Amino acid sequence: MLSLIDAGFTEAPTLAPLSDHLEPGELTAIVGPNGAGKSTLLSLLSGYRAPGRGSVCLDSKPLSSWAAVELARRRAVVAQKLTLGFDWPVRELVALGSEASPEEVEEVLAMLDLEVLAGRGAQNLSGGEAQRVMIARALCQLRLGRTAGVSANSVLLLDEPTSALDIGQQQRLMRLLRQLAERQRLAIACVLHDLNLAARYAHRVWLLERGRRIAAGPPIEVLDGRILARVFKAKLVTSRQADGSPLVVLAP
Ligand SMILES: Nc1ncnc2c1ncn2[C@@H]1O[C@H](COP(=O)(O)OP(=O)(O)OP(=O)(O)O)[C@@H](O)[C@H]1O
Repeated sequence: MLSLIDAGFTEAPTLAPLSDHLEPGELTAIVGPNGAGKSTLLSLLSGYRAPGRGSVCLDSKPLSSWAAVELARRRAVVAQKLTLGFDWPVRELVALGSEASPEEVEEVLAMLDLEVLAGRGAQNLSGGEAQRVMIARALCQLRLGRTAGVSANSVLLLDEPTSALDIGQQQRLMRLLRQLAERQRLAIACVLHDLNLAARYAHRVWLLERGRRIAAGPPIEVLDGRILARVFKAKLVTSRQADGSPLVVLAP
């Protein structure tokens, strides 16, 4: 389990101290306006920045105490952009540095609709294709191919993974993430700008405002129209979908 214990940053970009954890089996959406601190919080959860106060622990052990190889087996991070120094073929790039078998790599490629791109160089992919390649890399890193089954209680952290995806790919990805969380006991945290994706697919939502988490809970509690209108300074209309999840649209 990944836990924040009174953890935050005292130097810019600051983050007010927070105690909570990412629950195995759950997808947590991190939402909030531009500059609210979502990526900053992800850098805290991932261990990319050491907390200025408190601690971040995976299975009760501070992230900084984990050996790099062990941590890589348990925690993967998907950044916003794919940066490449070399034009790797997609299949090789996805498998790079992972312990996944060739069969698991093929499964992961299929999970992200990447089979037809597997032999292509990754440097000239479209934005949405490159985004799916980055996610596939993280799934291989954690060995989340359907036949692997070695990923229990791993942690997957994603920064705006749907930002370049078309609506169909968004749906497939969010369904996949929720399924992975539930079936493989994965703890997933995912920065999202689309509140309706958070409403439909997340088990929990963390709402950030000006470097502070101001609400956390099930989507139906956190995605309250009046709170969202104030935090995002937007005119919104909120209603309920057939399954009871909130629906947030812009008012005319
Ligand atoms: N290295 C830094 N030094 C100082 N301030 C920073 C630094 N990096 C980010 N910030 C500031 O910290 C705040 C939070 O940034 P962060 O990237 O976490 O926001 P965000 O919620 O992810 O925003 P967005 O939705 O625009 O991606 C912003 O005001 C940003 O300008």
